[in-house]
Amino acid sequence: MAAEGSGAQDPALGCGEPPTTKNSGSATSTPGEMDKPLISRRLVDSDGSLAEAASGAPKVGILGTGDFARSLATRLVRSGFSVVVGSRNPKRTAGLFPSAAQVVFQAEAVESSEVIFVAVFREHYSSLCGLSGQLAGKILVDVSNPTEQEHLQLRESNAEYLAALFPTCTVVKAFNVISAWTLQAGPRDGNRQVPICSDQPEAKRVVSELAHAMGFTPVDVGSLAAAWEVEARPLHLFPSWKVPVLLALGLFVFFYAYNLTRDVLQPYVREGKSKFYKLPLSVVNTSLPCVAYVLLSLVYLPGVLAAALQLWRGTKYSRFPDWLDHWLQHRKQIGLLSFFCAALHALYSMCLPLRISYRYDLVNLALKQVLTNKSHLWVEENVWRMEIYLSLGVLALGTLSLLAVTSLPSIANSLNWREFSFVQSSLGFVALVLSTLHTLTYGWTRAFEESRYKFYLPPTFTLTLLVPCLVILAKALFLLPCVSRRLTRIRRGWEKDSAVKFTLPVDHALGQKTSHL
Ligand SMILES: Cc1cc2nc3c(=O)[nH]c(=O)nc-3n(C[C@H](O)[C@H](O)[C@H](O)COP(=O)(O)OP(=O)(O)OC[C@H]3O[C@@H](n4cnc5c(N)ncnc54)[C@H](O)[C@@H]3O)c2cc1C
Ligand SMILES: NC(=O)C1=CN([C@@H]2O[C@H](COP(=O)(O)OP(=O)(O)OC[C@H]3O[C@@H](n4cnc5c(N)ncnc54)[C@H](OP(=O)(O)O)[C@@H]3O)[C@@H](O)[C@H]2O)C=CC1
Ligand code: HEM
Ligand SMILES: [Cu+2]
Ligand SMILES: [Fe+3]
Repeated sequence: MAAEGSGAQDPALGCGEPPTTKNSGSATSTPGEMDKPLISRRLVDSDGSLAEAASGAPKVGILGTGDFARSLATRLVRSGFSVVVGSRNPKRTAGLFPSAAQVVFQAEAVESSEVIFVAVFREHYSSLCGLSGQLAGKILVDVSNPTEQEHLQLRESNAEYLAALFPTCTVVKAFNVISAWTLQAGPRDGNRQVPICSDQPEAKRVVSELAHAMGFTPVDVGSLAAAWEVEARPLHLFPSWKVPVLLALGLFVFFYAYNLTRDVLQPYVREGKSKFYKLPLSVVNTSLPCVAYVLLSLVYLPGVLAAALQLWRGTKYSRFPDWLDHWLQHRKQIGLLSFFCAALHALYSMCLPLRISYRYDLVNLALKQVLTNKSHLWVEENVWRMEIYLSLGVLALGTLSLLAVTSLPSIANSLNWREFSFVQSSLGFVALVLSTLHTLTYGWTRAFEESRYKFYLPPTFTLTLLVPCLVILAKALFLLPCVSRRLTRIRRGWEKDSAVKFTLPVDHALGQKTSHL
């Protein structure tokens, strides 16, 4: 396939194209076509069936007859367009499409429409090269999604590859974020966003109107160079949650293994007692609260580290190390996971007295009392301890719920910045203190009883107390007037050694200390 010396065409990349009268490179669209309204009369009959497309309806072409093409055709027909589908074998595939859509050979479909969706996988793009003559000057919509591997290996987006194959067409990247299923069902509300990019503003406008007519919200994301990023979007699975979720899982595995060793394996090995029934509920409910509690302290630890770093450096104008920056940005996710674990812990705790094993224990204890002729079992200290730690737990969870609720965008938007940071920063810290008191009162003096050290392992709650107590102590330290005054000044832009910022390296050593305050 030899290129015919037309200026913008790259013979190494393009399909090679028979000479046409149209300009290559620039998108050429007949003005008459563009002036037509894109949305035309209703094509859905009152009984919901699809009517024959009116002959004047704007025509949209689709190459490919797969799942995506089928759903797209259905949605387009329902939105009032006349659809021509191009197949390599129209006879075989025509039955799969709504009757209002025409299914013809590829060349014929391409001939009659100005906008053509390419619903074909990337590896088959080159098989469309035979159509490049008829496609010249038309708008090609690339809807494809690469696999994660392709995306990383190829570096060049599918849309740019298509544009290189068909230099005489205008390529628009769109709809790749919409699944065939969503297309078929139709967007439930007008919020479904479709990022659209292209080097040609006019083509972008046409495709945006199409998206709009189909009930989606088009979002202009720039030139075709943005296609790589647009193609990356459907590949991510909750990107900002990955590290926090792994952190929570890691903590859970650690605490579960720790509690398993202490509460189940130790009695089995030492006394031959089988306590494996504890695995599904009891051990989970000693692990979950520890995860919730440690995660909560990890939400407030980076703020403390940041403040310490600023105090030590004496300026706020140097960047935090990457790990701290990343940590600060993931506090919301870590906090919400903490809330999730705490809520589960509360529910599990409600279930503790529902267990049959608990009732057996009660009955056995009662029987023992009868046999030993004891009456009125009541340990005042235990009663108080439990009343207090449960109440503190409920208060802690209640405070955390406030944080969780204000993290919903609709609620966050109704608060001003000060209100939001009061809830997040101050109430969040109160929740941390309440959780600490809950854990301390639950633990009581048991940290100091030798019998609680199974396999020399200290009780779980003593482990979990380490980081949170450190955070609380550090926060208290920052409240000391001398420290807090200095921190406030630094946050207002004061620097310990302001000469660093304004003088050349030669003068650096001579820089005198000046205060801006
Ligand atoms: C359930 C839940 C939901 C959450 N949802 C969100 C959310 O939606 N969005 C979100 O961003 N985070 C959220 N978080 C995370 C967390 O609540 C916030 O990041 C919170 O602002 C952190 O508070 P901080 O005081 O540690 O940090 P910052 O407010 O960033 O402060 C950092 C440090 O600077 C100090 N400091 C701050 N301002 C000053 C000042 N003016 N003068 C002197 N010292 C100062 C603080 O004492 C602290 O030591 C959530 C957490 C939980 C548990
Ligand atoms: N399915 C989905 O949910 C989504 C799909 N997409 C994208 O849409 C495109 C199509 O996906 P999908 O419909 O699922 O895929 P399918 O495999 O179901 O369909 C691909 C179609 O391509 C046509 N085709 C044209 N030339 C060739 C060729 N040389 N070899 C093989 N097939 C060819 C075939 O139609 P015929 O035989 O009639 O010519 C075939 O039906 C892909 O790029 C995909 O990334 C994007 C978002 C979501
Ligand atoms: C309605 C709210 C809550 C209730 C009813 C509750 C109840 C309980 C109960 C019954 C225990 C003892 C578990 C056992 O016997 O094994 C416990 C322990 C604990 N709870 Fe809570 N709690 C609540 C909220 C919280 C919150 C918000 C946190 C922290 C974020 C928390 C952290 C802990 C910790 C760390 C332990 C010690 C676990 C151990 O080492 O065994 N709890 N809680
Ligand atoms: Cu991260
Ligand atoms: Fe990240």
